[in-house]
Amino acid sequence: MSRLTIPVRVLPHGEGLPLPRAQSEGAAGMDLLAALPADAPLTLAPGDRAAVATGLEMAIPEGYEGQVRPRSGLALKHGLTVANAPGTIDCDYRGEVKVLLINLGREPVTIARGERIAQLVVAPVTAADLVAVDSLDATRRGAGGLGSTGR
Ligand SMILES: O=c1ccn([C@H]2C[C@H](O)[C@@H](COP(=O)(O)OP(=O)(O)OP(=O)(O)O)O2)c(=O)[nH]1
Ligand SMILES: [Mg+2]
Repeated sequence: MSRLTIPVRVLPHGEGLPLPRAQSEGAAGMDLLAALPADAPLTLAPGDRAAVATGLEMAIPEGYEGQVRPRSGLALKHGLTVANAPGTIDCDYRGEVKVLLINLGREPVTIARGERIAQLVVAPVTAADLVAVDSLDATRRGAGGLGSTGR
C-alpha cells in the first residue's frame, strides 16, 4: 500500500511493551497500549475517567499533530471511550502521551497492562492566521446551524 509515511521519533519507556502499530495494512491508526504496572490493572467504574499512561514520549514533526482516538470496539462493547476525543498531541509536546479514558457504560471496565486502549493518528495541521475584519461575506447558510437544515 502506498501512502505518505511520516517518521516520528519515539522515546519508549514502557519496559518491554511493543511500540504501537497498525493492525492492518490500511489501518489509519496505530493502537496505543496501556503502560500500566503488570500487577496493577485499572478499573473504571461507570462514569469514571483516568489519564492512562502509554509509556511513550514522542517528537511529532512540525506541521503535524497526533490525534488520540477511541477504539470503536471498546466503545461499543464496554462504553469505554476517549473523554477528549480526539485528544491532541502537539508537535512541541515532550511529555508522556496519555489516553484520557472514560467509562460511559453501565458496568465497571478493567484495563490490564498492554491492552490496546486507543489509537494514534498523525495528521497534518494548518496554522490559521486570524485577521480581524469589519464584516464577512454573505452565504446562503448564513447563521443557520445546529440542525437548521432539519433531521
Ligand atoms: O489526550 C491527550 C491530550 C493531550 N495530551 C498532552 C499532549 C498535548 O500536547 C498536551 C496539551 O494538550 P491540550 O492542549 O489538549 O490540553 P490543555 O488542557 O490545553 O493543556 P495545556 O495548557 O498544557 O495546553 O497534553 C495527552 O497526552 N493526551
Ligand atoms: Mg492546550
